[in-house]
Amino acid sequence: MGGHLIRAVVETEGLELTGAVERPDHPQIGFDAGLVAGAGELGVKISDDLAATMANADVLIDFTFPDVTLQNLAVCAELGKMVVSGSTGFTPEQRAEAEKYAAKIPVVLAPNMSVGVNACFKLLKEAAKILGDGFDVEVVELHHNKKKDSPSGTAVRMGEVVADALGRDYNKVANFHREGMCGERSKEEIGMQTVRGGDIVGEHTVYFIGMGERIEISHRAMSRDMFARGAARACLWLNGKGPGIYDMQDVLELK
Ligand SMILES: NC(=O)C1=CN([C@@H]2O[C@H](COP(=O)(O)OP(=O)(O)OC[C@H]3O[C@@H](n4cnc5c(N)ncnc54)[C@H](OP(=O)(O)O)[C@@H]3O)[C@@H](O)[C@H]2O)C=CC1
Ligand SMILES: O=C(O)C1=N[C@H](C(=O)O)C[C@H](O)C1
Repeated sequence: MGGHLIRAVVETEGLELTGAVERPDHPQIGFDAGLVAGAGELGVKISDDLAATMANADVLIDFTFPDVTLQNLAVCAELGKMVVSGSTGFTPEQRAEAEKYAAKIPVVLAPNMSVGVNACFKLLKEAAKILGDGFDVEVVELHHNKKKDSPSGTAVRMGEVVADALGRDYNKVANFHREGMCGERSKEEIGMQTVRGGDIVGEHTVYFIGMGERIEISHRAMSRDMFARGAARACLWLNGKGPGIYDMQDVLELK
């Protein structure tokens, strides 16, 4: 996502790229971030020092992994800088730690920055409320073969939205695995299925399966650019906000 984010920042009026950070010992440290991202030379060198980089910045955009995001949040909380993070795969404990940092600084933390997926979250809530307990719910997501977390953060959020709307606890009803003589499907469970392969950007479908009919709410991402544009939009939205943890639902005023 790094390259997409750099290009989105450069293309967004009101934003300026002041730095770019990679992990220590990354071979591209010291390279021009714009050249690496295919955005033309920007005179911004890739650094391995987040604190020094943030000295000239108002907001960090972080698309990494939960343990790295928590380290980045610690640095930004210390410096009083805002954060937009799209990282996924947080455990409940890691999420609680992120919220602790967000008590000091404004943070947007969202598993999916696309307008379409955020609209789907609302549609799913409505669908679940209308359909109630008479429909079996299954969530299926497809992603590229480089993705490290499963199920995707978006699929987890979809499962949570539906479980909440049905008065169920996602952590109790999510079923990630069926194999062998595992018995009939329970009425409450929400199946969470994952497909990985090739260059699939990201696809999510929630099935509401009833007797004699089926509803499918699907989203297909066709490019990673729109995730980056969503992150850029979140940066602009954060300006002037107080400390706290926000979501794309806040940014898009969908709450
Ligand atoms: N919210 C949303 O809309 C979206 C969220 N995502 C999420 O964003 C995250 C990243 O995805 P993606 O870009 O595909 O993954 P990648 O593995 O391609 O990118 C992660 C990057 O973080 C770098 N990194 C690792 N450690 C550090 C560190 N200490 N400091 C700085 N950089 C570091 C990695 O470097 P290296 O490879 O050299 O280790 C890598 O370049 C995932 O959690 C994914 O699920 C993705 C798309 C959309
Ligand atoms: O890793 C990805 O690629 C994506 N991750 C996010 C997730 O886990 O939900 C969002 C998007 O689907 C792409």
